[in-house]
Amino acid sequence: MLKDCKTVWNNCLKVIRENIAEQSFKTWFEPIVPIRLFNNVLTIQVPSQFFYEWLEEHYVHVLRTAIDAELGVEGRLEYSIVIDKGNEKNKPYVINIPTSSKTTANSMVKENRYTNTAQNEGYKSPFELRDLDSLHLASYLNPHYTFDNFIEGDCNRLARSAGYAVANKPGVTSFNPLMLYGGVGLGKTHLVQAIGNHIKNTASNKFVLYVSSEKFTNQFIDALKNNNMQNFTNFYLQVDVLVIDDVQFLAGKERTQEIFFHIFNHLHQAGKQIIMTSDCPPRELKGLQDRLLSRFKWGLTADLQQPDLETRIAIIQKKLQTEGIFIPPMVIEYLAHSVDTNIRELEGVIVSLMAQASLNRKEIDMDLARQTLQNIVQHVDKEVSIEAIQKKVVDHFGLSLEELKGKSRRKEYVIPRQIAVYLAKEHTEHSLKSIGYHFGGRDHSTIIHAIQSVNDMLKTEQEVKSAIQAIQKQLKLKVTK
Ligand SMILES: Nc1ncnc2c1ncn2[C@@H]1O[C@H](COP(=O)(O)OP(=O)(O)OP(=O)(O)O)[C@@H](O)[C@H]1O
Repeated sequence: MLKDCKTVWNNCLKVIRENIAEQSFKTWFEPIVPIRLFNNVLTIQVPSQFFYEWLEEHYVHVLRTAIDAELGVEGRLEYSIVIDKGNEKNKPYVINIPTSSKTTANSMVKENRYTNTAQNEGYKSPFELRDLDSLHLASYLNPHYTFDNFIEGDCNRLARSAGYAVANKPGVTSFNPLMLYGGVGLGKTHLVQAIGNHIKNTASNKFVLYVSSEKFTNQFIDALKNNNMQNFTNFYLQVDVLVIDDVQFLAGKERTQEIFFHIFNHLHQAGKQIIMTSDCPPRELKGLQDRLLSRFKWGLTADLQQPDLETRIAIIQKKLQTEGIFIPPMVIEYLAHSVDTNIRELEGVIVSLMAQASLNRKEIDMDLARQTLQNIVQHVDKEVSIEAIQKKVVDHFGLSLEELKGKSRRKEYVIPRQIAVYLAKEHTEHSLKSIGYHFGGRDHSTIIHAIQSVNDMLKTEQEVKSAIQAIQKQLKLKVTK
């Protein structure tokens, strides 16, 4: 049966969705419209040049994988870029994945798939390229993850420096295995891939293999099903540097743990480097055999923690510099203050912001940043924002925002200012530092003083108490008794 472009693209979207974050999917793939399928070439329409470039920079692998799965390796992707939104005129921008100079998806994936084996030339391998490919054993490193673009801070210093030592002397330091752990989106994959890339670039004779535990498990199950166990094990025993991501995923999978134990022992004894990541420290890994856990502790275990404000600012700056995009410092600080959960979320916000700016042809300023944050960061939605508090306070007292945030020490400004600070502390999750930032850059001792003053006034000044209660009611907040 002949496939139509919509069906093919919908199937591609399924593959893509599984491989990227939900927010990125919404931002970058939902706006795409499939418009043609002819001679195994799928044409998709994208809203702007920037959009196309972003897809090319960031999603070329996943696009290629999806096209491979749907149209086979001969399949091609072509972009049609909308150049005049008003007239809906399209300029067919022909980007043929395998041949475009920039869009090297096909060749890149192939190169990457085979790099490991190619590096082993001269090394007696029992496998041919096609064996690896048909077994789907070879994984690849993402070359974008490097030490250069990994920002160092107190939150990751030990992990980074141990990683760097291992990258320079794989298998030689006592950091074997190197186990990095930490919460979601804090840079574990980035760091271990940076180690892998560094080794690949500096010691090209080493066979570096990056694999997620999930993929390892699936490969193992496939090998069992297809009677390929010998090939599976032999393949892993050839590795010089094994990077295995998210080992918590092995929990409860007894047989996978057994084969991994065997591979681990063999590699370790042969002086090969093992690098692992997990979402918690080894002692808290449930469902893993004790003998594996004790081996995980042989080398060095280091954690990655939530980055502090300065590190978050540096990460945003680096990201923008890489993309060649300018955002006013105030907006950078605002974003770093507002998104303090993890770095992936922070990156998601920046990407959405850039997309919004590009799609709507707007400058990235505070207003756009606020709007974008309101739409995508849940906790901003759940609680009242400092801006909303400030707005209600100035309305209540008949002041301007500048007067509220300004330096004047006149009583008619100071008391409303202190009340607004108090409400921000009571009803938002912002830190004292962050509140200070929203009130004209005041330091945290000034904020503590303001809160203390309001607490004192609440006991004696009925007028202040009534004002606070009225503002709380208007904002539908819990009222202070
Ligand atoms: N210190 C850092 N400097 C620059 N970018 C960072 C840093 N830490 C994390 N990132 C970026 O944040 C994003 C999320 O990081 P990564 O995927 O490595 O997290 P993770 O800890 O492996 O998360 P998960 O547990 O969900 O797999 C990546 O795009 C990564 O490049």
